[in-house]
Amino acid sequence: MNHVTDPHRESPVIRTVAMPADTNPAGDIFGGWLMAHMDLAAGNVATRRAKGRVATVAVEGMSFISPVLVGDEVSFYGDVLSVGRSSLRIRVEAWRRPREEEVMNKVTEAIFTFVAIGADRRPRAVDSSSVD
Ligand SMILES: CC(=O)SCCNC(=O)CCNC(=O)[C@H](O)C(C)(C)COP(=O)(O)OP(=O)(O)OC[C@H]1O[C@@H](n2cnc3c(N)ncnc32)[C@H](O)[C@@H]1OP(=O)(O)O
Repeated sequence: MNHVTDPHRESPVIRTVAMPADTNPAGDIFGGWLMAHMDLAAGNVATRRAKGRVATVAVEGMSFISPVLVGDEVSFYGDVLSVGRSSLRIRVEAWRRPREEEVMNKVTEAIFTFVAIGADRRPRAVDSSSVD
């Protein structure tokens, strides 16, 4: 379902407004802007779960479903899908809401994999007993 008034009951990890500086030459919001925000949102969820530093190691299934327009409110939601020894898979969805409307549309989704790393930048184990 890509058109709803309230896609998630939980709060978004990031909510922002798409600005003219974020556009591509055609005037729509640049895909890289969305990807950067998705990485930020997923990284925030992963860092919280891993209780420390994480590095993005892979992105799966990035799809752009519909365009984001200047002035849209864009909300980024993130959930922990799975936790390995040192890796975490985070599902991220971005939803847009035209600033004068109530209906939201899903615009992108992807799964980000992070690795928990220590001060030496090498993988460290994530505490598997923590509740997500
Ligand atoms: C280049 C950039 O700036 S990209 C943006 C920022 N990201 C980075 O800088 C990360 C760059 N990458 C790295 O530094 C290294 O790949 C590290 C430290 C993250 C991982 O080092 P590796 O030697 O690959 O670690 P290792 O082989 O032990 O794997 C660690 C975990 O990552 C997982 N992993 C590694 N590569 C991938 C991958 N491409 N996709 C999914 N999972 C992966 C492994 O399955 C393992 O999971 P587990 O511990 O839960 O079983």
